[in-house]
Amino acid sequence: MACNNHRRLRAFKRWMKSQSIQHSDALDLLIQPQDQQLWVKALCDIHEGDLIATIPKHACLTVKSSAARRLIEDFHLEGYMALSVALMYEKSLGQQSPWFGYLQLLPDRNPNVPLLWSLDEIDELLLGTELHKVSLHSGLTLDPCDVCDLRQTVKEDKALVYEDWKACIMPFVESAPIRLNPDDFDLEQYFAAKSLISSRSFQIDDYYGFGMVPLADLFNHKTDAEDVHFTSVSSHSESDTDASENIEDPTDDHQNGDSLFENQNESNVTSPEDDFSADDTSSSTTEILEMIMVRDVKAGSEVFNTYGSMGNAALLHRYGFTEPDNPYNIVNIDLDLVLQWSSSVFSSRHTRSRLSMWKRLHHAELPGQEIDYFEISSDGEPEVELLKLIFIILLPEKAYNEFHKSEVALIPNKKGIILGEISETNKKLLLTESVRDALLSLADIRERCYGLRSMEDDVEALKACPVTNMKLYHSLVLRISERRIIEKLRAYSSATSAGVRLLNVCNGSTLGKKLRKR
Ligand SMILES: C[S@@+](CC[C@H](N)C(=O)[O-])C[C@H]1O[C@@H](n2cnc3c(N)ncnc32)[C@H](O)[C@@H]1O
Repeated sequence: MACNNHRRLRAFKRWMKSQSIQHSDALDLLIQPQDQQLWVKALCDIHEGDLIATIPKHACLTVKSSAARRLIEDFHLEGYMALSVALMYEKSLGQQSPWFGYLQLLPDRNPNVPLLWSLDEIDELLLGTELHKVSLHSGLTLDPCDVCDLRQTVKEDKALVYEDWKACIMPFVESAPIRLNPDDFDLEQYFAAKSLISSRSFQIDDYYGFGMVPLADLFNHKTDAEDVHFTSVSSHSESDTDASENIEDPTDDHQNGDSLFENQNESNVTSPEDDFSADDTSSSTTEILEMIMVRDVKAGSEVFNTYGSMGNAALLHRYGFTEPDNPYNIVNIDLDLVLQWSSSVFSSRHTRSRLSMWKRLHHAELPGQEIDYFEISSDGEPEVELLKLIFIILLPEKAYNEFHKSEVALIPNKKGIILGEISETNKKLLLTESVRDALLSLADIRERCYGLRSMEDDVEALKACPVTNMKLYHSLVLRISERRIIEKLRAYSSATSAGVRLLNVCNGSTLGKKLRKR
């Protein structure tokens, strides 16, 4: 297998030459012996500003460049579906495809992308994480029978991919004016293509849309510490206005900070001839992608790209891996969980009226923006809207009635707070003792989503995890990174803050004592 992979890599290098894809002699393309993953190494010191590769755009596998373009456009397929068909079509051509030398290097699928996991694996490995959300029905009771609207992100993805295949890909194959082998476009092939596209496709430009970019897709990702940037050197000048329509992705997943190619003015970039001694077989400079170093890299080190600023849930979802210390990790607390907590303390009526007051306030500030979850940042800070909602829920009846009339709420030092004037910068004003207690309760409720295995169990399991079990490894990293944020939320909620007098909003009692339902 290792020997085969080396042969494939050599064939890919020959293919790159045939396509005028060039890279500097300072780069080596290698295969990791442990997992057969490809990576890019610096053979000598490389410096910021060095142009290290050029890729003609026509060498990228896109809908526009594929031989299936007409079929795809005539059938009005767009976005991911269109690119998946282009990829499956080119694969089905075998050696006849102009991309054979590239496709033979790629794995058949990316098995670490959760879209390809079994339902049991999803339930077992992702339980409680942002990729396995279970949100309660918006009803306000706690009866488990009311849990009727389960939203489970990856499972939902799987169902949607199946529906797309049945509704669009199957009819496409059946009605194509040329004979297509249904086996090349079956459900399994479609899932495989989706996993490759999700983890290897990049935005190219308005004309080509997004697609598979040979060579560029061999660079691994490092958050906030990338060595190389991609530049799309100018675009087609014709009025191909239909091009951008084709790249629109119904799930909008592709807009998520992963535009690796910065559109730059041609005059801003170094000419490829400046850096390459190889024969100049490249096409017009208006038609190439350039890879330019953005920092120095020492000989022997890996050269990293960045796929964008994403937390571990997004990285695992799209690319099938996580990072141990990712500063973009977040945990969300669903609105339904807040309502669940409120209903366990107050009557349903109370919760409903406080919720609608918060919504009114929120819509007045940000019209048309619905919130159904609240973000807890990587350092455990809840977003201000969560604090406002909790604050409103906890206002004693008298203060609430006042607030209803004047939109001014009194805090214990008798100063008035205008909630509309509280923002992320001064949100600590809302951190009364009761609000802190409520945050602790919410941390407990969110933590229970992870099931019976404790954080310590997860940490032990990660230590014992075999390096080959990537699904287990990355799901444990995700669980642990999320649970660490919940720990930080607890610390944030427990910390006493100078200048904020503790508020006893509950008429002499604290929320530690369970309140009677009204
Ligand atoms: C665009 S490809 C990068 C090249 C890839 N290593 C290969 O063998 O072709 C993206 C895939 O590489 C792997 N990858 C990239 N960066 C990684 C990282 N920092 N840690 C682990 N895997 C990574 C993941 O499997 C991801 O889906």
